[in-house]
Order: sequence, then structure tokens, then C-alpha cells
Amino acid sequence: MLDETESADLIAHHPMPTIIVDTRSDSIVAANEAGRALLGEATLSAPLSRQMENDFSAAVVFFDAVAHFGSYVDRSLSLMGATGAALRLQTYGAQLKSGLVLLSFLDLDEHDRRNQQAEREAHQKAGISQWQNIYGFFREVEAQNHLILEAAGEGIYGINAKGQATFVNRAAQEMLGWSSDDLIGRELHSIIHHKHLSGNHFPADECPIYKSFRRDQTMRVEDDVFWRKDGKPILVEYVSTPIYDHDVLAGAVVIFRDVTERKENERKLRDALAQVEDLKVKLQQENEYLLTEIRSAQSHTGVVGVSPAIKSLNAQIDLAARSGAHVLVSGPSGSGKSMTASAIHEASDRHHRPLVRINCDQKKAADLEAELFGYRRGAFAGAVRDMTGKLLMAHNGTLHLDEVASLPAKVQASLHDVLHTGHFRRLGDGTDIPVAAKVIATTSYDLLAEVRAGRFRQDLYFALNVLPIMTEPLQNRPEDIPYLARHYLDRTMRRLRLPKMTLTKANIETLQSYDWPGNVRELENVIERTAILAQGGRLQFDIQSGPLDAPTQTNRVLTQKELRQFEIKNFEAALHRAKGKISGKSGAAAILGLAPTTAYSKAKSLGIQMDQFS
Ligand SMILES: Nc1ncnc2c1ncn2[C@@H]1O[C@H](COP(=O)(O)OP(=O)(O)OP(=O)(O)O)[C@@H](O)[C@H]1O
Repeated sequence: MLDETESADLIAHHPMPTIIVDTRSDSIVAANEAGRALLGEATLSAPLSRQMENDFSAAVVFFDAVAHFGSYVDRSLSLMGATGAALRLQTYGAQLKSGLVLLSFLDLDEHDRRNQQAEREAHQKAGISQWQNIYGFFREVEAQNHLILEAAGEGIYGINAKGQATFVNRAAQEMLGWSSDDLIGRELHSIIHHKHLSGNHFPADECPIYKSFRRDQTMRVEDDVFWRKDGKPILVEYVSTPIYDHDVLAGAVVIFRDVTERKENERKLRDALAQVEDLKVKLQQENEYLLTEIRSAQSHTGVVGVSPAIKSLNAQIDLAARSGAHVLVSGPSGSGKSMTASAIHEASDRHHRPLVRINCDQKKAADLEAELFGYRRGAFAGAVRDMTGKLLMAHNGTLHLDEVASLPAKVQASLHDVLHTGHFRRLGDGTDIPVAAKVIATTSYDLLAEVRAGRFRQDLYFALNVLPIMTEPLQNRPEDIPYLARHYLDRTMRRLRLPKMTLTKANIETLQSYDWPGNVRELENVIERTAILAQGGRLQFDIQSGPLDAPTQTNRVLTQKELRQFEIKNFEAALHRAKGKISGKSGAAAILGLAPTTAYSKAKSLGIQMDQFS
């Protein structure tokens, strides 16, 4: 039989709460440290039966089973714990040879608690590693995002709801010249976006980037400017996208691109295209005039005639062509003023540049100024594109001002300025444009009489009248008529592809007997009309039905100017027939049925120089 010391030694190192009981003496003879802690001193010192009196029968059964089987396990025994509460136990019983019984306990409540704790810990452990995985994953994503942001060619920065920078990628730092440290945490608008390209202040509340997170909108802007650290602007296009933190708008991410170079190239391209367009328009317009001039040059193949007046005209044309001076050509309608202008231009060293004609008759001052000086787009309603004026087209060439006496006073003044200064301005343009054009003015009026009547500026008259040339009425030079008639007849037959026709002596006499108030133009028309009617047969001139008889024959209504011209021609025809005499039986006054005094004042008011006819 074991004594108490031996029993205590036996169980001392047992890991479980263990006691040795002597059922015969109804006592606990030994308990290990854990057993003592579980059951407490009070329980250990009390009789065993008292411990189990609540369920004594179960204890009896248990001890019988231990005795019978040598060892036995169940959960029927209930002992008082150190705290005084009944313990829920699983009891391992072993029959010792000494007759004592060894009881080891598993505190089921404690066991459950431990299990739960272990489970919790296992859970927690599993949770932590899961969290670590997730954290690792996000760190990886973030690192990748960071790499992507850094590698992006576009500038990217983020701002919080206060507009302060939260990150700035490498490209943005390079483009802006600011380092990330300079910008993070600072209000970005006031640093890089505070003014427009014009230099005007750009308030933050108008900034599209602020709007993007204040109004929850993605904003795309293609034409804006950010300011670099060195104070230089960069032209940018950007997209500002709002960002959220747990469904709350937290700021914006801005992705931008420096488009300075592209915009500059676009601007250069636009400028170049505008220049090309300008040149194209100018060339087109020049071309139109060149073509007109080619056509008119073809009709002015040469000055035809053998009269002293024509010989003198040819000499004057040569002189005017060699001189840089402006020219004034006066003479009745159809007598060859425009032809003279063309001949001067063709004989001058300006002939490779255009001869630009502008008809000044019956035009409003504004229209004439636009035609002459050109205009910038938008200079007036209807000015939808830039227009090159005829003055500039005639630069280094010749400007033919036809019917110059009709120039409105305002245009006379501006034209005088141009001739005086050698500069002009397009309408709607403040730039002075130098111009060097030879001006040939033509008029069928007596321009000096117009000056005296106060209708034409004297200074402009003098500026134009440097080289005056007069074209003679055809009736003053009948010796030219056969040559002119031959010239026009040949030209018409060539055009009609008909064989050459000859003019008879009678034809020539008929032509020379007529006054030709419409001058060479009238002769030209009569020859053409007669040649067409003859169709290769005999030429028969019916001069009395010429164009100037038209009002009575066709009931055509004449304009005031035509009427005046008609009156001049009629008066000149009378003077010619009267060999310049006004009064007397065979004088022009008698032919016209006027009193001589009336005829004198009429001749004066019509600007007729009577000494030409004497
Ligand atoms: N000496 C000439 N030789 C050949 N053709 C001539 C001559 N004189 C005039 N012509 C021709 O007569 C026509 C009228 O001439 P032009 O147009 O030059 O007259 P104008 O005096 O300018 O007339 P307007 O005052 O009505 O404009 C033209 O076809 C022109 O070629």
C-alpha cells in the first residue's frame, strides 16, 4: 500500500488535475498541483462522500466500474470546485494496486473555453493571414498603379476637395517644372492655373477642374493654359474626373497633355493656309484682270491711223510709257482713250505686271473705296472675306481710272492722299501698305472745267495731269477712216471665217462723209454690222441708222449721261459742219436752230472746245 508521500509523487508530474482517493476511508489522500487548483483546499480536505453526496449513486457506479475494469472514464462524477461551484468534469479513473483509486479530471467548462479560445485564435490567425494577403494584394496594386502613373506620358495629378494636390506624377512634374514636394498639400489652382493666357485672373470658382468635383462631372477642356514654375505658360488639354471616397466626392484626378507645340504648329499651319488663301485670291483676282487685259489687248492690237493726230498720239504714248509720271487722257467717247491707256502700259516696262481698270462712273463712294483699297474681313456688313483692292493689284503695274471725272469727292481725297504719300490702308485695317502704281486716268469730260466748276479737286487734277494726252474725234481725222475700216473689216471676216472683202472707193467716201459722233467705236460697230449683213457679198453702209440715231429709231430711253454725250456729239457735229463757226448763216447756232448767244453758253456748259473745229 502506498503511503501519502508515494501517492503524491506518483501524480505530481501528471499534466491533468489528479487526485488519489481512498474509497475505504472516504478521503482524498493526495492531489497534484493542478488538482489542488481545480478543487481547492476545502474540497480536498472534506470527506469524499460529501463531495459526491449530490449524486452518490453515480459515484458508486463509477467506482464499481473502475474496480471492475481497472480503469474507467465517464462524466458522471461531479465535484465542488475551488470557487465553490460544481464542476462539469470528465473523470478518468484507474484502480491502483494498493486499492487506492487515481482520478484525473478534465474540466469540461475549461476545456470548452480553451477550445473556443483556440478556435478564435485559429480564426484570428486565419483572418490575419487573409488580411495580410489582401493588404499585400493592394500594396501590389498600388505599386503597379504608382508605376503606371509614373510611366504615363500624360501629366497626372490628384487634388482633394479643398483643391490641394494629393499626388503629382513624374510627367506632370517635368511639364510644370514643379517637384512633387513643391506641390503636395498645396492648393494647385493658385499655383499652376491662376491666370488665363491673356494674363487675366482666372478665379478658382470658374475653373472646370473645380467644377468637376463640385458638380460631379467629368470635364474635358481642349484649350487652356497651366503655368510653369519658371513663369512660362504651357498650352494644355485635360480631362478632370471626380473621385470618390466611400461614395463621397473627394476631389478630382486631372490628366493633361502639353499641346503647346501642337497648337503652335496648328497656328503656323492656319497662318500659312490663310496666306496661301490670300495669295490665291490675289492671284485669282490678278488673273481675272490679266485675262481682261489680254482680251482688251487683243482688241487693241495697235493704234491704227496715219493722221497727224494719230502720229502725235503714238509719240505721246511712247513718251508716257517711258516716263513714270501719271497720265490724263481726255477725249470724246469712243475716240480711243482706253486703247491709249492699254498701249502706254504695253509699251512700258510695267507690262509684265497687270493693267487694272476701275470704272469710276456711277458708283457710290463706299463701293469705289472698297474696290480700290480692298478691305479686311468684317470691315463692314457683307465683308465676309479679305479682299485685295485694285490699287494693290496694280502695284508696280498700271491703274486705269476710267471716267475719272465721276469720282466722288471723298474718293478723290483718299486717292490724292495715296498719290501723295505712296501708302494706303485697306478698309478695316490700320496697316499702311506701300503702293507704286502708274495711274492713267481717262475722261470724256473737260476735267479742267470740272475743276473750275468745283466738282473735281484741283490737287488731284494736277497730280494726274502730269502728262496730258488728247484723243481726237474721228471726224477731225477722216484720213484714218480707210485704215480703221480695213482693220475692222479684216478682223470681222477672220472672226466669221469668211474670205477677205474689199472696200470700194464709194464705201470709203460714204464712211468719210459721216460725222462719227460715236467715233472709232461707232465705226467699228458699223463695219462689223455691215460685214455680217453682207455675208461675203457687197458692202452697203447704212450709216444713218447708226447707234446714236437709236433713240428716235428704237425708242430706247437714254441716261442723263448718254443724253449729255449725245448733245455734245450733236453740237460737235454742227461745229464740224460749220468749220468751227457759231454765228452766221452757216454757223453751228443756225444749224442747231439756236440763238448764237445760247449756242455759246451751251458749248461752254457742255465743255466743248470750239477752237478745235476752226
Ligand atoms: N486709233 C485706233 N486704232 C485702232 N482702234 C481704235 C483706235 N481708236 C479707237 N479704237 C477702238 O475703238 C474702240 C473704242 O475705243 P476706246 O474704248 O479706247 O474709246 P474710249 O475713248 O475709251 O471710249 P469711252 O470714253 O466710251 O470709254 C475700241 O475698240 C478701240 O480699240
